[in-house]
Amino acid sequence: MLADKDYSLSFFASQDVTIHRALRSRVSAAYSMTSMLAMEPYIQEVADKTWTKFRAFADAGKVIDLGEWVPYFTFDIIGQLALGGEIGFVERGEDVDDIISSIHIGFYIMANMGSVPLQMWWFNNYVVKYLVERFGSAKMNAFQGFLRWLEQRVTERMKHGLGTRRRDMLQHFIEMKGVQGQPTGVGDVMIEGVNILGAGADTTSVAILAVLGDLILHPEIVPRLQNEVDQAYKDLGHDVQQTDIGYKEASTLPFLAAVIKESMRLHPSIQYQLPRHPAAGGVTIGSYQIPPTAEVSISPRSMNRSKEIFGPDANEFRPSRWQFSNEKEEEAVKEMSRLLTTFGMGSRVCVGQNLALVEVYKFVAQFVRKFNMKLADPQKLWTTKTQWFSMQSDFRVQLEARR
Ligand code: HEM
Repeated sequence: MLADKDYSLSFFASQDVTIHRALRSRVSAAYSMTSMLAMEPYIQEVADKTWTKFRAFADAGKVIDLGEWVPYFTFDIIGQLALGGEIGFVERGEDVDDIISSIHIGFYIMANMGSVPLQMWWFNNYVVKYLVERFGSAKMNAFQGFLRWLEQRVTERMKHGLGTRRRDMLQHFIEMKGVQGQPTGVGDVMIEGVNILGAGADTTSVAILAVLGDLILHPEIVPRLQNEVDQAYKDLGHDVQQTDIGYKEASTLPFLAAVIKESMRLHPSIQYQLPRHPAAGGVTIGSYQIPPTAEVSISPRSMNRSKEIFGPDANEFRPSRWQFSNEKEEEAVKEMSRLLTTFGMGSRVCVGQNLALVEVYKFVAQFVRKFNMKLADPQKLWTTKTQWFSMQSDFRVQLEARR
């Protein structure tokens, strides 16, 4: 039986299989596709603001860094759904209160501390905390300010309820129950929101940027993609200035789906190892006996580029590998999809993949409908830095509005 203290953990951090299952199951409805589609208008609000900004940049001929702007979009969406409202990155066109940079500093520290013995002792040590607070940079401490802001927001919502706002993930977290059926506290609700901010914003922006990067590297596919999307707008009677294509419509476009899947295969957002322990009794792989105490892991990047699974051209960008014209090809595509590791696998598979896909499909379809882009420096696409997530930065482009 789980104790109360188990629930103050998040499922993201829990290693015990039973605790993880219990903690994950109480939030899984919030991540379902039904829940995402009900919240789609919140996502569209952020998209609309982004397109207004992009249109102004295009009209002014201004070079922008997509490595900054796409994260503003995905971080604001997490704010909209899980933190009670957007944080204002898109509106202000900046990393508000250094929230994004402070998360990246956290990733850097965690990526490097991951193999240090007694790592949590270092994190929770009062002397270390004092030294960071006293002598650390403003960015290192920015997250503490964000947590105080979030606590205030969550407390307000718990006191005053949803009001006229449509149900969101934050509300779900507030209504979830503790182990004895008791209401959950502010801390439990905050942990769920912070998890999503850490796990769901950068990952999704990496995926969107991966697709945009491939469109730049393979300009020959852009007209085909734009034709498909334009036709979908026409069929649906959408006027580009009035209403935009939704996830349900965008996800039925075969070429768009193939491009997105292929870009996310070649550049999975998480590229470091996904660690596991073998089941009780261990496992035998080939001539190796692996005991249950051993840590085994696989990197989505290496798995996604396996020639055994994806064929001899596994390292090439070829969206057509996801398309099929007969039953045999369809089976082969199903098998590749089953082994695609972009979102992980098994009981720890990404819980947020529905939200991620809604965001990626909407962003890419609406972006190619509205804009053309070219690199500011034709010789340079971006710089990537991998610390568990493989993030692109310095992706400087000039936009041109499609009339
Ligand atoms: C394209 C975007 C995304 C990618 C590529 C991605 C990828 C992953 C991967 C590889 C894992 C580890 C799975 C494993 O160990 O097998 C994971 C776990 C997780 N992801 Fe995502 N993710 C994305 C977006 C999101 C979003 C939008 C959210 C939140 C709304 C989210 C929340 C989580 C959480 C909470 C976990 C931990 C699940 C658990 O331990 O049970 N992710 N994700």
